[in-house]
Amino acid sequence: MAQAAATRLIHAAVAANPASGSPQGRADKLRPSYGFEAKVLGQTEKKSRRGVSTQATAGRFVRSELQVIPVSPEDVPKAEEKNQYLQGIPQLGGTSAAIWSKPTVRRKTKIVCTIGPSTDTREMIWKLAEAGMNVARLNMSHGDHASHQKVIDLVKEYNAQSKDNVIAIMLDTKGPEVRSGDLPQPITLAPGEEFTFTIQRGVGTADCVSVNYDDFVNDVEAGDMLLVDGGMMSFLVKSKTKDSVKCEVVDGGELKSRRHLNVRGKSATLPSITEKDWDDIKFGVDNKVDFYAVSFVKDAAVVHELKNYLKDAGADIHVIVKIESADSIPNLHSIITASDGAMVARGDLGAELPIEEVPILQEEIIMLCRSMGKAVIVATNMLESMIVHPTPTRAEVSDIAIAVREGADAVMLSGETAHGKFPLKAVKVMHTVSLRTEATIVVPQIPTNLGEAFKNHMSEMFAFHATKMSNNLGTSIVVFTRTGFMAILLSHYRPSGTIFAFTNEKRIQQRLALYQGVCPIHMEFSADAEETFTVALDLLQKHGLVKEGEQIAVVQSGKQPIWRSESRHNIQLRKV
Ligand SMILES: Nc1ncnc2c1ncn2[C@@H]1O[C@H](COP(=O)(O)OP(=O)(O)OP(=O)(O)O)[C@@H](O)[C@H]1O
Ligand SMILES: CC(=O)C(=O)O
Repeated sequence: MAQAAATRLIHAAVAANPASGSPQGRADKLRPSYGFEAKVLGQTEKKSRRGVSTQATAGRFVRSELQVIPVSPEDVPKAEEKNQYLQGIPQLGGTSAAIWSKPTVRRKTKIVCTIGPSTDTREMIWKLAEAGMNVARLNMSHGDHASHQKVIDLVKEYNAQSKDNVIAIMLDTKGPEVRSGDLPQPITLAPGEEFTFTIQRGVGTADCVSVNYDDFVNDVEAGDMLLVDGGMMSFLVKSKTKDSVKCEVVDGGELKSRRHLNVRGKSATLPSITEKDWDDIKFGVDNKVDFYAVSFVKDAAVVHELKNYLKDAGADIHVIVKIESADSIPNLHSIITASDGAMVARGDLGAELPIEEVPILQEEIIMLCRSMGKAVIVATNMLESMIVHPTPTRAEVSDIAIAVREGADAVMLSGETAHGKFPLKAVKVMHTVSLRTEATIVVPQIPTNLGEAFKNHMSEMFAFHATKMSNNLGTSIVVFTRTGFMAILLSHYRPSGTIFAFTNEKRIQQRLALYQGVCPIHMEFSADAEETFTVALDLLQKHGLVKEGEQIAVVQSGKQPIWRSESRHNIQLRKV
């Protein structure tokens, strides 16, 4: 019955407004009138108005009242109306013809690979890079500085010798993770059994284990649900003393050493950046990494603190906030505003919040980032089964396709490449699925309020019109950028063609590796702009990226354009 009502709702929305047949249109129609933090945290509509959803109303997130359309005989559309509507739906065959007439040759969605024991060798870094890795992620929850240093050096060595490919380095902080302690051997627990977590150090018996966080006892209450490894096991809190929490096993299994603990619906009252994180951040500064992925960010203050630290240290490192904490949801808008991008860290997000909220939040966070001109990464479990199997499940393939269609800049592999059996196959699957999905997106959706993020900015205007022009003419875009700004701006508009971003800064080239649709290329800029342009085109031709006779759109804008003519902003159409 509920399904029938929902189907009717979609049908009515599409029939009433053909434009609403687009994913964004459908989402706008179907989105309930209250903010998603209200859905997630059970807050009232009134309260949600003060939160993120309303702050984001500048364009994309304007809420319309959800109309419940009763399923009744009078409500059934007339036959010819129905036929008219059905004729409007493109046939499958027709779509594929359009898809293949202009295949996408370069993958636009970037791939982040976590480097671990399966991939931390020279041979594997090279193979991953050739298979399609764009960003190497170092998870500081594991390994030590020596092992991460080895990976950083290998990636830099790869970049130094590669002619046409570059890998960015992302350092992911451990954050205030709550973990169980060491056990002499795994404990098998069955539903209904009693088990205790204690803040006493060094306990590891058959019915009790230590927790590495002293306020654990203060943060949990009887009735809370405690999840191990994002839900692989779960425990209901029955009672607590001053140093222990007594639980009943709900979902049993094997409890191993140092497992990740979350309390459903609650964030630990710990600072987002711990002492260990500051040490790791300094390690990142010393090694000039490209991005920090900051774990368990709860508010914008921590992002400002990190940015100030980086400014004082003279470090040009971009900050990606990991959205994985229940407390971050009401502050999403300000957190993302303060950052350079966000990661939908679905592992912890789906443990702290009800799991069914994850896809909804994923779509909302992607939309929010895209409308605010920030990078966005979708992470965790994307090809989980490939940790042990050589082929993915169909659901995993669909998951990647959804992230690509929603417009993520990048999709991420975790255990698949860190400790999986088939790291290269996993990258290849991600590459193929992204490429195939991208080929079906004829004209990508531009968030309606993207312009708001850069109000009155001339470069914004040029990015918008260059995108329109290159989409209409079916060309790639060439941009010369010293800071990366213009290439990133263009990427947010998701032009159909590749953005060939030439930069004279190696660091900028590496950073641009994360951005959707950007092919970053390093070259020295000559004092003569025409010469720079000619060398750039030769390079593209030499690598088979453009063909003789092909048209390309050249965009020049930003503060330090290569053509220093009176008119600093222009879009040109040139023939190769
Ligand atoms: N640098 C590393 N050294 C050793 N093992 C690693 C490293 N990076 C990742 N791993 C292994 O790969 C697994 C998956 O990596 P991922 O980045 O998803 O870790 P995670 O999310 O912290 O997972 P967990 O909570 O299980 O630690 C980790 O649990 C760990 O076993
Ligand atoms: C990536 C990560 O930290 C998570 O999904 O929780």
